[in-house]
Amino acid sequence: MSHKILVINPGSTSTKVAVYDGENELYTQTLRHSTEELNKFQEEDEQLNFRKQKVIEFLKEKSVALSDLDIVMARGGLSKPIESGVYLVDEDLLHDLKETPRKHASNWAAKIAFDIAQEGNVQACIADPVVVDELSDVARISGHPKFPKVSVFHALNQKAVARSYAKKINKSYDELRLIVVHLGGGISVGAHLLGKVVDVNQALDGSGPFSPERSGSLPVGDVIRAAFSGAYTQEEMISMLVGKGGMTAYLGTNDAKEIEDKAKVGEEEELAVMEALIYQVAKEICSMTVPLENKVDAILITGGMAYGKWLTDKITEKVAHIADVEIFPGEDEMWALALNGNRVLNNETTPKRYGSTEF
Ligand SMILES: Nc1ncnc2c1ncn2[C@@H]1O[C@H](COP(=O)(O)OP(=O)(O)OP(=O)(O)O)[C@@H](O)[C@H]1O
Ligand SMILES: CCCC(=O)O
Repeated sequence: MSHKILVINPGSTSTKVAVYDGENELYTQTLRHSTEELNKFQEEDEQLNFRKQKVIEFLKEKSVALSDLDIVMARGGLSKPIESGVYLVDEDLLHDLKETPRKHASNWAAKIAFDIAQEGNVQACIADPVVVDELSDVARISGHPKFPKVSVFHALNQKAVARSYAKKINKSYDELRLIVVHLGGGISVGAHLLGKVVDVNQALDGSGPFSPERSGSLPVGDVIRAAFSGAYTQEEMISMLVGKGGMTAYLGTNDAKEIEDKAKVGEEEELAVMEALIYQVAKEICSMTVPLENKVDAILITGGMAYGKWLTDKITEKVAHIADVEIFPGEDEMWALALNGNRVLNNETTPKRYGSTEF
């Protein structure tokens, strides 16, 4: 039976939107928003409405009526920690996404989906948001009870890639021990133990390798001293962690492809930063053998930077002694969301209620 699924995935500079018929993509587009366009908005709601309008225009262009839709699927944002799965977008979820102190474009996705779904008189859901939390108890203990480790990572893409790999080797995701590495604007390295991500770096503003635009783990004492020095506002300090950290801080660009191209031909600054990134990613991968008790079936590398063969070869050289390394370039978040929407429509899963999730 045919199911029309609208998928919405807002990022910092774009809104990805697609219409699927079941698992088959009918239309897809990355609606790019220039910095000037986005800087016009003073209030969060203004930007949200602007992006919603863009999605509605996309549907009109493709002659998809809201009444044609069977479900709207959105990328989840930085709500409270929840277990993996599909969640109905409801007032509780929308409330938390509006109030969250951690800013991220994915926080708008559920509201855009909810408004469009209401007009089409269908359900809106999110799946495997960035706050999926399956950490083991031991991984939560950070070193200070005031600052426990939290799970913020590319859960949707990591799980989709892990499941694709499992399918490819005719196994179930729940029987594998995998290290999944997402190399995107942010970098996350997760230990997937029998279907659960029991440890992962906090990929937004917490820990792990630096990335094209994030600083990853920093010497925290020095960061505190800088924060209280009077030289920086809170916003400036946060932007050093997310947005203007990592490669952007060292080289003034978040374009890892451009940096890799220069590193490959031996340009010194780019090579030094790339080598440090490779070193940090490889160290993080090695550290994830501990939660997997040294039994690793495979290491899977994904995300936009995984298109860079020079980079993935260098990482592979450093970790190939642990397990086979497989590369899944790019991300399949749109397809993963459509797949989850299709499972709901086929009654293979029932969306959970966010408010009833205990943590
Ligand atoms: N062919 C390529 N070779 C090397 N790097 C690439 C290539 N294509 C894209 N990248 C790099 O991948 C990075 C972006 O990755 P991706 O698209 O996964 O990030 P994002 O979706 O913006 O953020 P995130 O993945 O954290 O949600 C950029 O730094 C970009 O330069
Ligand atoms: C923090 C994980 C999500 C992202 O980088 O976009």
